[in-house]
Amino acid sequence: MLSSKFIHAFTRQIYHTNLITSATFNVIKKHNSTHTKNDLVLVDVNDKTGFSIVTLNRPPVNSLNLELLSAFSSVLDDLHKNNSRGMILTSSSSTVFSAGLDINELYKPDMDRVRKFWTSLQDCWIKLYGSSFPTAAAINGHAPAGGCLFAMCCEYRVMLPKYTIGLNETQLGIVAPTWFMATMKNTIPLRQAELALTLGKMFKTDDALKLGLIDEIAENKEDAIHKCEIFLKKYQKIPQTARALTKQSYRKNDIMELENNREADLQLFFLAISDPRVQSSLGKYVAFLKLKSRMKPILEAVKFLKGIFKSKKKKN
Ligand SMILES: CCCCCCCCCC/C=C/CC(=O)SCCNC(=O)CCNC(=O)[C@H](O)C(C)(C)COP(=O)(O)OP(=O)(O)OC[C@H]1O[C@@H](n2cnc3c(N)ncnc32)[C@H](O)[C@@H]1OP(=O)(O)O
Repeated sequence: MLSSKFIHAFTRQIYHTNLITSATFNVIKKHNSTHTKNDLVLVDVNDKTGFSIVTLNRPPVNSLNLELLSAFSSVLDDLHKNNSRGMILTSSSSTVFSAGLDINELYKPDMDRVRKFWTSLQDCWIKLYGSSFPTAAAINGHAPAGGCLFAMCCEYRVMLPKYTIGLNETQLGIVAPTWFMATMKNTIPLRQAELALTLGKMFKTDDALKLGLIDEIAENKEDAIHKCEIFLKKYQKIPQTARALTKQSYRKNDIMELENNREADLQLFFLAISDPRVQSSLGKYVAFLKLKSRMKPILEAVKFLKGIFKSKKKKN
């Protein structure tokens, strides 16, 4: 049974949004696209379908820092207020959907900033996972951890070949919050979710499809967006309120669990990142990522030389 508080909150959310015509909506209508502060999140509305393509745009890897999360949170508010017909979430990078949380926010954090950061992440999750409008993710690159989380919040996922997706937190020596886990449990079978979470497993596109972590594979970004549009169009024949309430009822327990325990979740997060062992793991990970990035030209040169040797061998 749905609690009356829940019904009231969500029906208010759904019915009232139909009546709102905000200033932002006018901007969207007029220019067909809006950019947030610093262009960290780009929004383009397709005139014909009414679907919004929301592009995470924080080079090089869309790591989720406070500013990107705040921008995304306000975009989600705008879509909600404007009674969006559907959202497609994607990335401006050609190889990374999102690298997840910006490790620099977690490593040796400023406590004031990290409070805002975690609260913003909670906001984004509540708004995206519980959105009244339908959502799909065009995963046009790697999607580790927080990147996977945002993709899983969407109702449909289309991914490009040869990338990886998963909640890899345990590999970093950290524990995924319970609401990250709940999102995965809502996406793939329970036992597979437990294995994936404890192993911190990253799945290649093909394996993610077999597991049900994604729904389709696309040839390229345009194809992925097209496939997401086909998915969203299916809802055009379904009464909007019935669809939204069904989605929100389905996800209600997970959302209420966080809504009712936001401060406790924040305190748990503080406790976790204050642990010297967690800080040590994060420090090593930051150093590893930096080293890997610096080694890239050398690794590419080695790959190139290997290619030359191989083709010479074939000729001989
Ligand atoms: C019971 C409940 C307890 C609750 C306790 C709570 C505890 C806290 C929970 C915290 C949850 C965290 C979830 C997360 O999202 S953590 C982030 C995990 N992300 C990753 O592991 C991804 C790391 N990145 C990569 O694997 C790769 O970068 C990539 C995404 C596959 C892309 O590879 P590519 O080769 O294209 O790019 P580079 O690796 O060369 O990276 C380019 C530059 O970007 C920097 N970088 C990469 N990822 C991040 C990141 N996540 N944050 C910050 N910076 C990142 C990298 O260092 C390079 O920078 P440089 O060129 O300046 O060195």
